[in-house]
Amino acid sequence: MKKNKKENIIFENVLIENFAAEAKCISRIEDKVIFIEGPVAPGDYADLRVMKSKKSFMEAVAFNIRPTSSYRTQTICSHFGTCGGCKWQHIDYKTQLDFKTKQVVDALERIAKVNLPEIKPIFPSSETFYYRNKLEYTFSQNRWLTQAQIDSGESFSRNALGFHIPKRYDKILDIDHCYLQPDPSNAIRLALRDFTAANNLDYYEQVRQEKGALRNLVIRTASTGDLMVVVQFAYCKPEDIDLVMNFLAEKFPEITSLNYVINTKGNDTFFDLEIVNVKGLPYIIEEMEDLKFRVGPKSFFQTNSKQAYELYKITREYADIQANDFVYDLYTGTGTIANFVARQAKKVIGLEYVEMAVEDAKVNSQINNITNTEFYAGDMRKLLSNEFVSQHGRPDIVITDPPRAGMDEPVVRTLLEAAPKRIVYVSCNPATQARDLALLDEKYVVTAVQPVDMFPQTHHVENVVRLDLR
Ligand SMILES: C[S@@+](CC[C@H](N)C(=O)[O-])C[C@H]1O[C@@H](n2cnc3c(N)ncnc32)[C@H](O)[C@@H]1O
Repeated sequence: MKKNKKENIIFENVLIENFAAEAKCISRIEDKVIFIEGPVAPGDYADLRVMKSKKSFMEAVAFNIRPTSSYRTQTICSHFGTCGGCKWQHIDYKTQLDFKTKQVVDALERIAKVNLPEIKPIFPSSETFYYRNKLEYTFSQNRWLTQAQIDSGESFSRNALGFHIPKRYDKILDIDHCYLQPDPSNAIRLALRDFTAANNLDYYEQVRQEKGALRNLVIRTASTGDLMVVVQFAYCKPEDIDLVMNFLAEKFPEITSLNYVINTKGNDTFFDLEIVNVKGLPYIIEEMEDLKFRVGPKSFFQTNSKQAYELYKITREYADIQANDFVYDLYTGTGTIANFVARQAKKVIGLEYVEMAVEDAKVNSQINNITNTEFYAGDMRKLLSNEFVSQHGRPDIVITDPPRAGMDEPVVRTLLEAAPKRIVYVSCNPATQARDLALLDEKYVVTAVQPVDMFPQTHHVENVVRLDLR
């Protein structure tokens, strides 16, 4: 052990012992657990710079990595290690899947402490790259350079169009090629970056809130082939907006929905702003089986369309809906699951916080001639009360897909009171799901568990649990 100039403790040549949560790894030094950030894998050796030291654990960043792990695979992206997007790209896909399954098993065994059926191995993604249907890039005058780029004499002055560096909100990594979204995502980004630079259009600087013309770029590639582009401008002359939009329209005739928005607020969100549609339709269409889903610039849709279909099929199978069943779909978003299962059910009610998503959900029922759905907007904690259940009817089946924080306890209590014969719990966070399962154990038995991989090259895992009334 030694200390560097900034007085950080450094441990040299430490064996990386295991994977840990949140894409970290773990080792043990002097009986203390040490959580390690950086592109390491169990079996590697690395020097560790301690960033935090508490009584029972430490947090460290790995450097001088000796890549001797047998779990490693060749990385394909030149931005790996700097970009926060694919933190597990150096881990072979089978190991990624094994660890995700283990994360689910650990959370359910350690936190839920309920009787469990055999947990199925994770459902893998058929595509491990180019699987995302949406990416969001940021324009910046404040380009991030790696040490290698600085050493090779690259200039800081070139603008960037890419992703935020993890923990460095002021720096943007200029992306040459991103392996997450299919063509023509890369071509559009690079063409727009080069065109705006050639025409001396400056970029908005978010942290310093410096005036600039271009701010953000959203590209959505639907499984139907539809293609949406939304360019976010900040302080841009109308003739320059026309210049950029005409360039995109001519260069990429395959864009089916070309839009822009002017945003001079302190953040990049545009939910409260008017979107101007300059070419094509103001939405794209996603398809699943014979259903169509209309996705506008402000609409949520699961970002891995193919795996979303697999997730929904598992959810539908676990729900095992009969023709007379009344279903609640909690945290329905744009009503995708509600509409996906509606034809099996007598009636489906979808509940969701975001009013605009509820409007999308209603449209998605209409365009598919689904007439047995109803959607309500509100905070689940208040909306899903015993009164709501008395007023609208007791559900036979509940499907719930909450955000990472899981369900609020009053929501779980209302479910226990309503006592549907079956609950299907879809979760993107096995820890909070396990916490909620512990409460549901009062009346429910877990009868099936199926993890699903929606995000290869990352530590994120989705999990579907079926619960039957005791
Ligand atoms: C994981 S997403 C589920 C989306 C949807 N089931 C789907 O597959 O597209 C969680 C949803 O819960 C909504 N949400 C988050 N907190 C909420 C709350 N307190 N009350 C109601 N809805 C909430 C979010 O807006 C989001 O649409």
